[in-house]
Amino acid sequence: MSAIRCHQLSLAIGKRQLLSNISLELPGNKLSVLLGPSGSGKTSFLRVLNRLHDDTAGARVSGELTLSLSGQTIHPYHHGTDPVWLRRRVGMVFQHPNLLPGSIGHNLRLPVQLVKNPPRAELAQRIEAALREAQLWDEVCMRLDAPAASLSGGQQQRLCLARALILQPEILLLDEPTVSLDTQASSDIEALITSLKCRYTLVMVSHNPVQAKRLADKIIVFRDGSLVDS
Ligand SMILES: Nc1ncnc2c1ncn2[C@@H]1O[C@H](COP(=O)(O)OP(=O)(O)OP(=O)(O)O)[C@@H](O)[C@H]1O
Repeated sequence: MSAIRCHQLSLAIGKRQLLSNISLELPGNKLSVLLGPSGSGKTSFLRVLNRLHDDTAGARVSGELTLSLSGQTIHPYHHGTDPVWLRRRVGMVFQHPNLLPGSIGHNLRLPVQLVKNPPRAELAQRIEAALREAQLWDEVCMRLDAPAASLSGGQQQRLCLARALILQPEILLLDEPTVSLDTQASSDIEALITSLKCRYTLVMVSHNPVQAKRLADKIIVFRDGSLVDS
């Protein structure tokens, strides 16, 4: 079943056309990889999926986009769709770990507390579950109060993943999550991503065709803001 459908989806910022007439379907509970040269529109496409251009001056999205979320068909750009709700259901992990200043625990507590303020026991349970899912629990369970900045690059990226997972998304957008990592940390993240795809719909940007072939259930190729192949 398709989790993401677009028909003639376009994005312009000011006079610049970043995406032109993208029509595609991405399957649920699979990993779709977006490939293409630098500047071809891969990140722009990811950002359109959870309305991250809402605050960009001059940004205009046109065409149709529907997401299958919570058993419903959601139109992200319809007036009734709350972008905050949308971004909880469609989480994102960026190229470089973008952690909050403060402790490992703080990075996980804050997003949950912004949504609701659960009792301490529930919060602790959710933190442990997210860290286990991101395969980081064993490494950090004894030092949740340590600064997040004290983690290695690969651990920081897994903490970003845990921070996205703790909000219980259905779709996860991954923007080159291994780009800043060494070979071992990259292969740890790849294994983790593979383990997540049975529970989440994953859409990942990559520069690396070998990585895409290794991991992807579906490969989408962008060039100059258009689709080459799907
Ligand atoms: N806010 C913006 N305003 C104007 N142009 C932008 C904006 N953001 C991105 N662009 C341009 O849109 C084009 C596509 O950028 P995008 O980041 O989507 O490409 P990409 O394929 O993800 O590239 P990379 O692989 O290098 O990350 C680029 O030419 C970029 O300079």
